[in-house]
Amino acid sequence: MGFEELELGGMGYYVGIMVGVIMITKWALQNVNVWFYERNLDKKIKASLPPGDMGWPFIGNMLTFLRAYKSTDPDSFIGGYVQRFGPNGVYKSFMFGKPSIIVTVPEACRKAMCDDEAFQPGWPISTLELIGRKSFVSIDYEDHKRLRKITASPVNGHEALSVYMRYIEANVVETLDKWSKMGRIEFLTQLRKLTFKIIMHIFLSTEGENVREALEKEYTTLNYGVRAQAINLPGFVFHKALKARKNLVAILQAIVTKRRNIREETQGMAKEDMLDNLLDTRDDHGIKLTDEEIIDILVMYLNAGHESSGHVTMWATVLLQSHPEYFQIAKEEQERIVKNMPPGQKGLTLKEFRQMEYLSKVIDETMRLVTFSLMTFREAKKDVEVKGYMIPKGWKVLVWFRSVHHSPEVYPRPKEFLPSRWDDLVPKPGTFLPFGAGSRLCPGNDLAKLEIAIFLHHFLLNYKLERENPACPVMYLPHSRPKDNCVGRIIKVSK
Ligand code: HEM
Repeated sequence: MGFEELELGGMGYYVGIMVGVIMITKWALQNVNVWFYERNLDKKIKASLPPGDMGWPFIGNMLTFLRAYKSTDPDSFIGGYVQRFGPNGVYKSFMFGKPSIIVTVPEACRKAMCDDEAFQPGWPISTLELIGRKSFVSIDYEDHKRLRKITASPVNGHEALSVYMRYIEANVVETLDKWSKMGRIEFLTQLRKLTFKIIMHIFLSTEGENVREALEKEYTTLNYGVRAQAINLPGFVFHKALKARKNLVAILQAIVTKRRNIREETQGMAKEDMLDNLLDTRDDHGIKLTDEEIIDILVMYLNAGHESSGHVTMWATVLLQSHPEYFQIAKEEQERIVKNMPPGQKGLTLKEFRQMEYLSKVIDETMRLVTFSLMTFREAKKDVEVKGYMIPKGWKVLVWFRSVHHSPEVYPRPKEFLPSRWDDLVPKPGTFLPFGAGSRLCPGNDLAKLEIAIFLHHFLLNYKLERENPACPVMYLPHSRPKDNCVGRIIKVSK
């Protein structure tokens, strides 16, 4: 054996040791979360935890999640769990700084959304700080029930919708005409302005354009932070979002103070909008809501009420425009509806809205395919069994709507836009959750569908969208949107 061989043999020995050390360190690090969060669990619960992995200390599985959702294949994140741990749809993980169970199948999602005895909202601290600790994301069960009762029917009730319809339609008609004269626009940005105007009308009807624009600008920044890592350091998205919240609260506080004073000076004045409702509300003991409570409810409703509708309207328009055969069917339906309207009737009513059967399928299919809220957060209030596995008390549950909506077992050819799949489809419980389910079901679901339908009605009859970059890549966080916010032109078509 020569000198070099001896040296090489020695090096190989050290490399072997180093590889061994790295492997053991990696294994140990990957088990830190498991050891830390499972060590105090009851033996039986520990043995019945679902399969999965809890990633690295502190960050858990966040890097894998972010890598997938910032790539062109977001579904590779859940795909990874399915590949490694099977298709059971219940997986152990560590997300947003907490031990979490991801549920991806209808039965488990439904249980987490509908069983209020076992589950409560479990949003990350970043969301609580941005949307507000007195908003629906963190108040207790009884307060939530009371405030929902006060706010839901003025938003979604039949009577309210028939009143809002006129405002929505007038604004849609005016706005589409304006856009067609503007040339190149960011379609999504403009739609968000339109849906924000509508939700402002319902909540803060008396505020002018300047206030609206100031609020809308802050919301754009706030939203980027809602599903970001809660790192409050200059330059980070969450830090900017916190600043936006501070500005929003300051603007809303000024509005609430002014309105409270006006209502106190003019007792008995009729209620104009939701803010008046909130100011007059008293609980069972006659106590009014505090400014902080009112402001957090406003922050939440104004946000939830425009982002989602704006995005879904954009996707429905884009998907129709890129499927001329469905565009034509939808357009013909709207032409028939207009033709059958009683002579002299100006504008749509709920009767015409209910006749939009094909359009309703287009909207449902858009919401399924796009899944605006890719998932939501719950927390186990007690040790609870789901699909044969145990979820320990205090652990988060991530209800992965996107996986349910993209499951080939539930929706054959799930990645395709097929409005006709809804022809004979009555979704089984837990299989169609665009608006969630249970006591937290979206209180703006009917309003949202109405807004989207009115927009599409006028768009289909009179306009087309020409995108500048039809193949523009899609961003999936915080919500699916084309990277360029759908730059293009709205073009009036001659009849
Ligand atoms: C297409 C449009 C919309 C979509 C896809 C959507 C989706 C959702 C989903 C999935 C939830 C349930 C979240 C959970 O359970 O954790 C929710 C809740 C909520 N949505 Fe919507 N939404 C839309 C429009 C609206 C509108 C127009 C409003 C306001 C008028 C609104 C206000 C709310 C509020 C306040 C909640 C919280 C409800 C609670 O915790 O009780 N949403 N939405």
